[in-house]
Amino acid sequence: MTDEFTTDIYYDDDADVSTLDDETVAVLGYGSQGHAHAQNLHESGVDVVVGLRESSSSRSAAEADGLTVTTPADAVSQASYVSVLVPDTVQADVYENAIEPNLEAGDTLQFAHGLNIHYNQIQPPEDVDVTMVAPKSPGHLVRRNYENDEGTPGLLAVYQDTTGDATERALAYAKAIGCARAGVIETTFQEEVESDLFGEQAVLCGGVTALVKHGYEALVDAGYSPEIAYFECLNELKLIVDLMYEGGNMEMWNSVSDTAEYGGLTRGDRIVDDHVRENMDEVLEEIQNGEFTREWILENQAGRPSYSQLRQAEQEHEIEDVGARLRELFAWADDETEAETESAEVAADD
Ligand SMILES: NC(=O)c1ccc[n+]([C@@H]2O[C@H](COP(=O)([O-])OP(=O)(O)OC[C@H]3O[C@@H](n4cnc5c(N)ncnc54)[C@H](O)[C@@H]3O)[C@@H](O)[C@H]2O)c1
Ligand SMILES: CC(C)(O)[C@@H](O)C(=O)O
Ligand SMILES: [Mg+2]
Ligand SMILES: [Mg+2]
Repeated sequence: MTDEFTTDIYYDDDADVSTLDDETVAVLGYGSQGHAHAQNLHESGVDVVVGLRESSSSRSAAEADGLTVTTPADAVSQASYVSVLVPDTVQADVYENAIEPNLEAGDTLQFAHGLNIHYNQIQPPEDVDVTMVAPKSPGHLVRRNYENDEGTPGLLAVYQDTTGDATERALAYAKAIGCARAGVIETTFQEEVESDLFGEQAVLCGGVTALVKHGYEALVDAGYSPEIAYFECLNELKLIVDLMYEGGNMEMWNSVSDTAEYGGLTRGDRIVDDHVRENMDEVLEEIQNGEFTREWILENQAGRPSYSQLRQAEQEHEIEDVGARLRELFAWADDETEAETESAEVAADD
C-alpha cells in the first residue's frame, strides 16, 4: 500500500489470493463483468461456480470456458462468497429470489457497482459482509488485460464487515481478477456510485458520444465528406486518447503539432464552455439526490420505452453505418473485434 496519495491504494503485494482458498465464489451473471471475473478468478486458482438461469444462453459460453455452471440459487448455496454480476436493474429481484434465501451468516455479498445498496434497493441482513470490487473498466478489458499480464484499476469498498475479514477477502478477490496489478483504491459505496454514474453520463459514455456526433454533424452539414468526418471525429479520438492514457494531457499536446496545440488550447474551452460545466453540475445533483436512479427504475418498470427509442436512434445515426463500412476495410480487420463478438453474444442473451 502506498501513502503518497490522498487515499489508500493497494497493489499485488498487499493482497493474498490464498485468503480465498477455503471458499467457493459464486459469480452470478456471465456478461461483461461476469465472464471476466469468473475466468480470471478460476485462472488465479479460486474455486468458482457460475450462477445462471436454466434458460440463459450465457450457460454454453461459461461451460465452453471450462467453468461449472448451475442456477443462481444453487450457486449461492454452494458458495461463501457471492459476486453479484447480473445487470443492476435485475439485482433486487435476483437478490430476493435466489440470493437472500441461500445466504448464510459470515458469507460475503459482493458487488461491482454499489447502485442497489446505496439507493436501498437491496437491504442485506446484518450477519453477512457486504463489499465491492469495482473495476474502472469495461468487463471485456478486465479479461483482456488479465490475459495480457496487465491489469485494470479498481475500487474497493466495505459497506458491512461482520467477520472482521471483509477487506482482506475483497482484496484477495481484487488481486485474483487482476485489479491489484494496476491499483485498488479504497472508497465508500456512495463515492463509487456517484462518481461512476457521473463519469459514464457526463464524460466517458454520454459526453464523449455527444461531442463526437456534434463534431461529425458539424462537418457533414458544412459539406465535408462523411468518411473524413468519421476519421476526424471518431477514429482518431482513440489514437489521441491513447496518448492521454499513456502520459496525460501533456503527452498528447507534445505529440500533436504546435498548430493543433494552439488551436486546441484557444478553442477547446469555447466548445466545452462554462455552460457545459453547469450542465455537469446539474447531472451530478440528479445523481446525488436520487433523481436519476428513480427515473431509471421507473423506466425499467415501464418496459424501457425511452431507452429503446434512444438506442434505436443511436443505431440509426449515419456515423454508425459510415464507420462500420470503413472499419471492414482496415487491413487488420478479421471480421469483428473480440469485444464486438463477445458483446453480440451477451446482447443475444436474455
Ligand atoms: N459492463 C461493465 O463493463 C461494468 C463495469 C463496471 C461495473 N459494472 C457493474 O457490473 C454489474 C454487471 O454488469 P454487466 O454490464 O457486466 O452486466 P451484463 O448486462 O453484461 O450481464 C448480463 C448477464 O446477466 C445475466 N442475467 C440477466 N438477467 C438475469 C436474471 N434476471 N437472472 C439471472 N441472470 C441474469 C445474463 O444471463 C448475462 O449473463 C453491474 O452492477 C454493473 O454496474 C459493469
Ligand atoms: C464501463 C463503465 C462505464 O465504467 C461502467 O461504469 C459501466 O457501468 O458499464
Ligand atoms: Mg457504471
Ligand atoms: Mg464505470
